[in-house]
Amino acid sequence: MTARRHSPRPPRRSAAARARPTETVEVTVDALGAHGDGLAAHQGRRIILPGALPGDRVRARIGGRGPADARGALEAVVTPSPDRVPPPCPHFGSCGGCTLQHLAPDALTAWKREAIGRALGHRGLGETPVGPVIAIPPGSRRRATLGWVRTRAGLSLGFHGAASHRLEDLRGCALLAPALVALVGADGPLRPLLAALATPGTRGAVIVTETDTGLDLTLDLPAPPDLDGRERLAAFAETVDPARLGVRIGTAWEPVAARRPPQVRFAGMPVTLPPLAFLQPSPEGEAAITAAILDRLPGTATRALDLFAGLGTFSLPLAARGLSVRAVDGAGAAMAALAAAPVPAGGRVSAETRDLARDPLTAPTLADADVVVVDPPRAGARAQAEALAAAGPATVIAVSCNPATFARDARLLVDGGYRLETVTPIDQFPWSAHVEMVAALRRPA
Ligand SMILES: C[S@@+](CC[C@H](N)C(=O)[O-])C[C@H]1O[C@@H](n2cnc3c(N)ncnc32)[C@H](O)[C@@H]1O
Repeated sequence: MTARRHSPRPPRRSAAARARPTETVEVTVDALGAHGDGLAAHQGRRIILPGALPGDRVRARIGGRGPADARGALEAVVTPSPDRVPPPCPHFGSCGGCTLQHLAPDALTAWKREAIGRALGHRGLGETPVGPVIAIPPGSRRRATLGWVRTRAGLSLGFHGAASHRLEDLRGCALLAPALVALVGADGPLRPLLAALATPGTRGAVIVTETDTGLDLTLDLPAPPDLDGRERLAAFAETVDPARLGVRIGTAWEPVAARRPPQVRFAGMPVTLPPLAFLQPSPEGEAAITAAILDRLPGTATRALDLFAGLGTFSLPLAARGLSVRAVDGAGAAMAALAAAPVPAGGRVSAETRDLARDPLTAPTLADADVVVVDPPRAGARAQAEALAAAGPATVIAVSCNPATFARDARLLVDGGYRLETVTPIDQFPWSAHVEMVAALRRPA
């Protein structure tokens, strides 16, 4: 019997050992990626460099496993981009709230405009005109979700660090409206409250909206407050006087203090916010989007569908133009709030709760309208766009906060016979990679 000879097998190497060793390289950044990270080419690979800007010559540590894109860590800016500016906020770099404060404002808005053009180009709609960016100033953000962590050393309250679970303890914030900074900043009354309510080792969130009648505040707590905690919450409500204060434990929300209905006005009509309702992040952004929609309204329109309507942000201004509006949204509480709101004289609004992803509106409902406004979440409105492509009315006005899904859904409508008109970008997310856009799609007569 001959012994089988085995060629010696190389020892198994761990995934980490199989990865390329990290190395320090010097590269020139040539673009910003969709999330606002610098992009550079190195030995046939795309290197993703958070914090780097187009035009920067940088030294970076890179690793990775092969020809695919590699994420690198910026070590030094050797020669800065002409568009590099000093970031205005001391938290820049460690706070995930703003990732592009070091890019000159004009360069940032130009990049957002180009990003919309690129997304359209990917869908064969690159000829579409993209108008100038309407820039909403910082310091106007009326709605925010912040995290808190209680350790033995004390309480941290702020936004999560860029691409990490670490919490940046905010002492101030250039993005938030003054009333929110006063609440959550270094000397804000929320810190002592949370420090007293939370035991070391716990964490949670704060969801705050500045409404027209005061702050609407929800505290995400790990456990129901005890008697002492409830007394502290009541004392906080007395002193700070929010319109409403609630706590959420898991998914259960309960009111602690309801001092006034938290309300916002659309076309002058007050709507009472349900807890944790969606609201456009700034009043200025909301006004710019509403104006862009009304500018695109056909003069002859009398019947509108407002899909993904939220609290009626656009339904009520459309009604104020004398239209009869059918508002549809998946959030039942938002639809109930809109149904309970007064309607401008001369208009009509009905509100319907419906999941437009599973059960989009179809013919003949779509064809009965003169205009459809559609403002979906970031994932877009694929199913509804398919239905509109098949049976939509003469005008669809699309609002979106995601160029990629906007372009995908616009393509569906264009394939259904619509023509995509000029896109208006609205930058209501200063210092971030996000941008909002509005455009009309019309069926040629
Ligand atoms: C970007 S917000 C726009 C809300 C409103 N147009 C505004 O400007 O305030 C998107 C809205 O889509 C709703 N929504 C999300 N998924 C949905 C679905 N599958 N069906 C219907 N509505 C949905 C949300 O409740 C939210 O109100």
